[in-house]
Amino acid sequence: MMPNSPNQEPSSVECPKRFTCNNDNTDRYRTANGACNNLINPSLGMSFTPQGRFIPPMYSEGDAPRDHHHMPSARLVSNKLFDAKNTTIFSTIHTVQFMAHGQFIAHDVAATPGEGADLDCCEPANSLEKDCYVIPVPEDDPFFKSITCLNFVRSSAAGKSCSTGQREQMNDVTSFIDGSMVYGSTEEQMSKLRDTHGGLLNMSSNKMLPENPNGECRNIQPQHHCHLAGDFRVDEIPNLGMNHLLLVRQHNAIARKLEEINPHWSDEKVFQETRKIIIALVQHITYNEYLPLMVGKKAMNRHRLRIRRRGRNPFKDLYDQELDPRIRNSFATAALRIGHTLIVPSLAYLSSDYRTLHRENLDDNFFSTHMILKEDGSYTDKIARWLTHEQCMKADRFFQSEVRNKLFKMEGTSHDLAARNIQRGRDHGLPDYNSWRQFCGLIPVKFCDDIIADHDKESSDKIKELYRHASHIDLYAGAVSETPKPGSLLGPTFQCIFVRQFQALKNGDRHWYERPRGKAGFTRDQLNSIKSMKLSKLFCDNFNLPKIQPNAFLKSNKKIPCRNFPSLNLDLWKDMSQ
Ligand code: HEM
Ligand SMILES: [Ca+2]
Repeated sequence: MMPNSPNQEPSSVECPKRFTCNNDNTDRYRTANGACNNLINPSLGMSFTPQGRFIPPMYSEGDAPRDHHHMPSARLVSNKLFDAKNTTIFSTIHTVQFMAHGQFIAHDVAATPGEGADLDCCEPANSLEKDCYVIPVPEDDPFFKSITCLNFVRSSAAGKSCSTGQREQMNDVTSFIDGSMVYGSTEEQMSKLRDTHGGLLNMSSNKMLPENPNGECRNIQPQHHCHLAGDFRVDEIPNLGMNHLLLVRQHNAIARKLEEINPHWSDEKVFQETRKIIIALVQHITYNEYLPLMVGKKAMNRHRLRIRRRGRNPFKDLYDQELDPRIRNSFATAALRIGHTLIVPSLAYLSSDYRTLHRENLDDNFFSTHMILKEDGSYTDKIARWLTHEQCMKADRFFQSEVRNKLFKMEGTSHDLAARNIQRGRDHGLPDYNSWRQFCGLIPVKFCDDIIADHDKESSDKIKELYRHASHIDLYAGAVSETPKPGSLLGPTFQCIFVRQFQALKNGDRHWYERPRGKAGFTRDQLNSIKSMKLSKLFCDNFNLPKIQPNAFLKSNKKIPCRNFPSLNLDLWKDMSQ
């Protein structure tokens, strides 16, 4: 079953009716489903509503995928442009955790549903199904020798009650960076994850994620199980499950301390205060440590995305209730998927002196929890060392074969993640690459130029070979192959989409963690303490890593003892009101 198109929803999905918000309930804490964050339009950013768009979609006819005659098959694009050809070039700078955090955040902000998880569109009997949109395999394909078709089912269309006329895709999770992958995107999901005491989240024995009897994983050994988390994709790959585990452990550690210093607080109060701190940490780590590496410090400054420093006035209020906080289609379906080029071909357990104890192929770990659950979870420390010590792949246009040829190989025919990204863009009617360049104020690329703008000679030649017209180029293909801007991993087109999306997620979030106290925020000292936290410190506190580099995303940093990192000062949450 494709994990990112899992739902049993009908293929056209209806939206919730308009409703009014009860401010008393939404001022201090976020709702589970993101409703009432924006008080003018309370459903903006809420789960199970349509994704937004920066520019209108470009479908073929009606709502058929953007597909011109003679458009190259998405698999052909993948073969020509994304094939690493048995080379494995690692980043010299970034750790595996840098890749892993991107996926974790992706699952906080986007989950595009598709019907027909079990529909096999390559089966001739199904070829006329309206949501089928298979990927043709070229005859001389270097990997898929005996098949001519890769299965692909279109994302569900938003129903009439929520669409603007054009076909739109839904987002099943809250758009906000609000830890919804940890806490769920509905009240119902959230309550299933909670213990009813002390503000805790459920865990299984040995501080592991709770069991999910209906989860999407394959159990390799009888003693292993699927995990229950706020997001159904938790078991897709162990690096993701590890990030879930990190935050659930952190939640419970904070909740225990808050309960200890505030014994009069109810379960609900401890839970919500802890959740608020965890969300602040996720926002802080993402904007303070992750984004500067992805987007580049210069662009962060230019677009006012930088976090204000700790000090006398750590607050920053750029909230704009007119700003649409929703996830944009082009961001979820193209720009953030740049992270797929960082995916590593293998996973490892590392000893406390960082020797490799055991290594496994990535493709043997799709939907499997066996590496995480080995010996009742006691090997998670060894995976945490792998995440923070080894490098991810270099940020270039190349995909490792483990995801470009062998994605979800246990499903029979495997899939190609790069081809899926291209096909998904067409399915969603994402306008062509040049339309995006225009939107971003960049000159459109021209095929009469020797080398097309913002590309090197090789990628320029490949693009020209693949597409008949410059106006046909897929956004993903054109933008991933751009030369990155200095200090950034992104070329100008994805950088433009990233900064706009991350501005919306920051300045369009009424509960943004840097907003002044009022009813909603933190005190100055609390905020300063949150801002002193690093992701490395969370790894120190929740896994056995005596040393770690100051920035968990950077390989190049020297490791320092965990005791050198400041701790979150939870005494600042002592409540004198009773
Ligand atoms: C670690 C291994 C990973 C695997 C196996 C994986 C797999 C997938 C798959 C199968 C899809 C759906 C493809 C489609 O049918 O459209 C997807 C979507 C996506 N992926 Fe990944 N991915 C991984 C890592 C990442 C990383 C590192 C990032 C970002 C830094 C990322 C960002 C996204 C985004 C934004 C989507 C779209 C989500 C949605 O709208 O539902 N993924 N991924
Ligand atoms: Ca969210």
